[in-house]
Amino acid sequence: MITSTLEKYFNTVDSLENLYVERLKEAVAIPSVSGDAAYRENVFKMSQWLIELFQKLGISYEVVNVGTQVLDNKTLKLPPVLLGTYGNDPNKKTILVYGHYDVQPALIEDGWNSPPFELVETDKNQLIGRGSSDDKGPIIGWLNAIEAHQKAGIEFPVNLKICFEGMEESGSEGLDEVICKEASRYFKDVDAVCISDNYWLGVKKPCLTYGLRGIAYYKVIVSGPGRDLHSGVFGGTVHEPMTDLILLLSKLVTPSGEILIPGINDDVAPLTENENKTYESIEFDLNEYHDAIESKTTIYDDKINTLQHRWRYPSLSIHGIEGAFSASGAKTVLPAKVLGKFSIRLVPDMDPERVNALVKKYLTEEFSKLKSKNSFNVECLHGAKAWVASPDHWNYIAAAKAVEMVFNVKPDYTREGGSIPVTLTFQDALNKNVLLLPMGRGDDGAHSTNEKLDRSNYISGIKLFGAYLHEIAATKI
Ligand SMILES: C[C@H](N)C(=O)N[C@@H](Cc1c[nH]cn1)C(=O)O
Ligand SMILES: [Zn+2]
Ligand SMILES: [Zn+2]
Repeated sequence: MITSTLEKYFNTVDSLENLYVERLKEAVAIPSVSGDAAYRENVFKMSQWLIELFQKLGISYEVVNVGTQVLDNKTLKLPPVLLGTYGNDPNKKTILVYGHYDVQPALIEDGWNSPPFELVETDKNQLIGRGSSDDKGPIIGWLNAIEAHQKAGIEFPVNLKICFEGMEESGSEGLDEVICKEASRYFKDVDAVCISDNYWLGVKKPCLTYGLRGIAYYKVIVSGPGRDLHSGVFGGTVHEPMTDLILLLSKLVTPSGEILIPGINDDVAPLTENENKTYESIEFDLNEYHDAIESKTTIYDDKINTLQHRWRYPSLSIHGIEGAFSASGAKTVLPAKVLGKFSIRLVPDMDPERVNALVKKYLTEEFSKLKSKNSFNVECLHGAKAWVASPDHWNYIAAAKAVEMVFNVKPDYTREGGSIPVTLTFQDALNKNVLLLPMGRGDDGAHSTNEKLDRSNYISGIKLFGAYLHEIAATKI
């Protein structure tokens, strides 16, 4: 039942809608790309933008410096982890919310219909811009929920702890150490954790998510000549790094998704009959899925295989090649050094260390079969295990009630193919339940071109966050 307090909160959120969209627009305009050294100052600018909002809303905070990293041969300062506290009432529960203020790279020439760092609204009320859904809309959503309580004159129902990082899209460097160090101090009173950094399964029905795949991300370098060469003058006489690399990459996975690294599936948790049954009741429309990928190029033509290969089996994706000629035109260069990137999504019970050993052994053997005089190296850039939580916990029950209040429907319970490495760290280091409460839809195009967040999801999401916190407060534990 919606209480008069919540009704007042919902009405206030509605009245502030345009302010919230303007706020998201400001945030999207800061290109806080963590994976590119040239953008690093913008990631810091984004942290400053959030700090100013913390100050405006009366959130007390600590800015945690997490050291440096080497990226593109430059030593760079890592963006800070922002820890915030709103409320400190011993009679209230304490909920920790996590999100990230960095984004994936985006260039208009990738195929965007509008400049990626300008939030534009379409005639279908979709807010298009990099980070709108992943993850600026959701993190600003939590702050908007605080503001709506203040403007409505409603007491905030819980103590809120905030943890926002600026390196999630690049392996969350430095974050695990902060969490482990702060587990008995900053996070001491946390009762449960809530993360909004994923998406509904489809486009109509909200969901609660209790599992994520992990990741192991690799770079493979092949180098030979001391500099790029003329392929007419030298082609046919030298071992070409690009030829070696393409052959190596082609040995990783088949076009139908089978990973070719021996032993890789050995630790995958077997599918039980009970688990298999859980997929039957999930609402999932393959046509909607085709709409989201803007093609019908799915490997499987049925719901169960598609969901299982997204959630509970590993996958290997090849992402790109640095150093390869990629511009238009017919340049006849022979690149001297190329760097291939691929990642493996990990599932229970795969271990990133064991996966690393298998990948390195296999690629080293495959490279030696090439009989090339080039040099070869493979390195894991970051790794994280898969995460699965208990959806029977009161944290999920409160969220399910909140979903019903805002959307008039019971949520689906889903797992997700993407990775949020910190989820497992929170679960293990704080020993608390972790819930994923998505704001955006399955067709938002996170990491892709024309990433969007529907205006209605943004505003309903802010309502959902507030309703969830009120339900948490009403829960007897
Ligand atoms: C699900 C989350 N919003 C996300 O996009 N996570 C990234 C994390 C990552 C790991 N390495 C690089 N990025 C993902 O799943 O790709
Ligand atoms: Zn992402
Ligand atoms: Zn994200």
